[in-house]
Amino acid sequence: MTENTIIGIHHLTEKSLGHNGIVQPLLTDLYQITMAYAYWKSGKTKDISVFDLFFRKNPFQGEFTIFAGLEECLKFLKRFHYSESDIAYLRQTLPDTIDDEFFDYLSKLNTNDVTLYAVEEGSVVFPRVPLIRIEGPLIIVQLLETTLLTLVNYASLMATNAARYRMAAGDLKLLEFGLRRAQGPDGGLSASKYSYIGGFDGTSNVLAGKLFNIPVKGTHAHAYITSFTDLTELQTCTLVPKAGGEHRNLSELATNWRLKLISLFNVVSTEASDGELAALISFAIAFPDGFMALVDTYDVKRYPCRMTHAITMWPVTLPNTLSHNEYRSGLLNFCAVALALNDLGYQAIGIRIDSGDLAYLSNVARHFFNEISKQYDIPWFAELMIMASNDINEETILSLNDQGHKINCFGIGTHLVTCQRQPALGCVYKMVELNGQPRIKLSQDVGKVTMPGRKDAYRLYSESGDALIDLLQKSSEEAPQVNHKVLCRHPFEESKRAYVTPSKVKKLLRICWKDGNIVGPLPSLAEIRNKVQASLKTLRPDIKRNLNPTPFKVAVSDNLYKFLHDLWLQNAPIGELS
Ligand SMILES: Nc1ncnc2c1ncn2[C@@H]1O[C@H](COP(=O)(O)OP(=O)(O)OP(=O)(O)O)[C@@H](O)[C@H]1O
Ligand SMILES: O=P(O)(O)OC[C@H]1O[C@H](OP(=O)(O)OP(=O)(O)O)[C@H](O)[C@@H]1O
Ligand SMILES: O=C(O)c1cccnc1
Ligand SMILES: [Mg+2]
Repeated sequence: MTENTIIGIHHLTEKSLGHNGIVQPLLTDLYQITMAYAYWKSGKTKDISVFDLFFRKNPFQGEFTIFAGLEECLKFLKRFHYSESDIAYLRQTLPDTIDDEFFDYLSKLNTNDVTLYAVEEGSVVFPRVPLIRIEGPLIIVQLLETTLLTLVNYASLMATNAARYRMAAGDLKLLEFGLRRAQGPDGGLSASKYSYIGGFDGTSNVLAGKLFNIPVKGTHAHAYITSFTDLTELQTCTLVPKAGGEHRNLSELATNWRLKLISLFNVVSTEASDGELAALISFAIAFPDGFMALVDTYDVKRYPCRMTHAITMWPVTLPNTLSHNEYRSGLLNFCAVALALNDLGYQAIGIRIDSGDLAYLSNVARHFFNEISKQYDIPWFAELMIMASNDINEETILSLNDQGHKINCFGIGTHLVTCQRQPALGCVYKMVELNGQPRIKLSQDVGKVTMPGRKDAYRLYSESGDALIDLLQKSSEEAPQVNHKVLCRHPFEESKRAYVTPSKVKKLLRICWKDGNIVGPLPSLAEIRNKVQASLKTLRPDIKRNLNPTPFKVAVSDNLYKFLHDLWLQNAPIGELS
């Protein structure tokens, strides 16, 4: 038995439950409960259903999606129970005509008779492949719809968005800074969790750090810089050297370094802000081993040319002095404090740039770090981190890559957490079988016709390990075999079919919930995060590219094709011309 299978509902803690106390049976649409009553009233309590949860179109004009949210779904099943106050609320809210016994029935409902199969969390998934197949009494399985969808849709959208940023940023560090801009507190927490799964390295969200064990990271805000106006405001000026010994005056050291740098880089001394220097000194005294500085507070004119020109003009000739209006205050003050810290044996971390032309400014900053590194023989100075923030999105990162930049880390908020490019994933939850009989939902739009029956999904791989195709079959069919040719058909276009001889076959839907328990140990967040990258590696680059990616093929077996089309004909009414 796994840890999860032995925890009783009353012993589930905030952490083991997942982050979300509000995820409970009433977090649903009213129509699920009214349908439950009508099902109950019409004697459908013994009906057994199969539902598929899937989406029809990949988000962000891409051709892949990352499946996430499964752990929260399973934890929801674990604690699914209508409390006394839930029942009291429903009693007062539903019409008076509702039979009283229905409320007794509801109060005893649990998910013990439900079985859930799902794709592994963190896997790459494609349209029409069931991410979750759920079986059990119709009423209860229906009652789960909305909550499961809300748990999967945003989680998967967010993980996919983050994975796309990760692909754009390559090996650079990515930090999620979105809590202040997220869709409310729960949106913020989910964004931190699922952006980590998607490949971010950390978050500024402290509660997310505590709940999910995600690394928490951060710098400081402009307010910290503007809270100082002068060096005389510094109440503490001294710092003990890293190796120990007497306190040294960091303020004096930094001021002296600034004078040296002013002459080295030919800057007009009056342009450097003393308030900013004081702020940086005080921050360095507070965090001598973690000194990171926001450098754009007092440098207001920062473009060497309009940004649009910078894109085509880069690389431009770098200045030898700081007289080009770049960082005459921030970069200078940062370097002065970093050099003073170095005198005491500490190594600064780097800078954050939060405005202006990020490509250009990062190149300028790196240039000066290199110069100082050479001039004073401090190798690590050339490696200082340059973090960029300010309304960054996937396109900005790709454009910065084209231009050439020296950024090591992006801090990303608004566009990441709000999924600005596509604010929702369209997962749906459709009945595919009732009491052993297939169900189909027809639509004018062929893409919206559901795949009837209890199905399994397989991913077929080439010899090199690339994913070739996903194949849906009726569950009653034998699984495709390695090195055996299998006919894969387009679900709706008769002439589109191909033989595939897989070198590896993976059954995508695995049992996750049975007899009231989570089956098997749940993977850790770090394992899910690794899974995302491993799963993405199996996709050909053209499927992952940003512009006009190639669609990944999702096929049906010959058997399922015939089953689907026969059922379609049986269910489609024949019109009459008059
Ligand atoms: N080199 C670049 N290439 C493409 N986009 C960039 C580049 N540098 C910055 N950006 C993006 O351009 C936008 C700049 O925003 P904006 O014009 O508001 O400038 P700003 O520096 O924030 O100005 P202000 O400080 O006056 O608000 C941001 O979204 C930023 O991420
Ligand atoms: O730009 P985002 O991707 O959302 O990243 C987070 C932003 O939040 C912070 O400042 P805030 O935006 O609150 O103020 P500012 O724009 O004045 O810096 C930070 O300086 C970033 O700019
Ligand atoms: O730590 C930071 O630099 C940070 C945190 C939140 C938002 N913007 C920046
Ligand atoms: Mg901002």
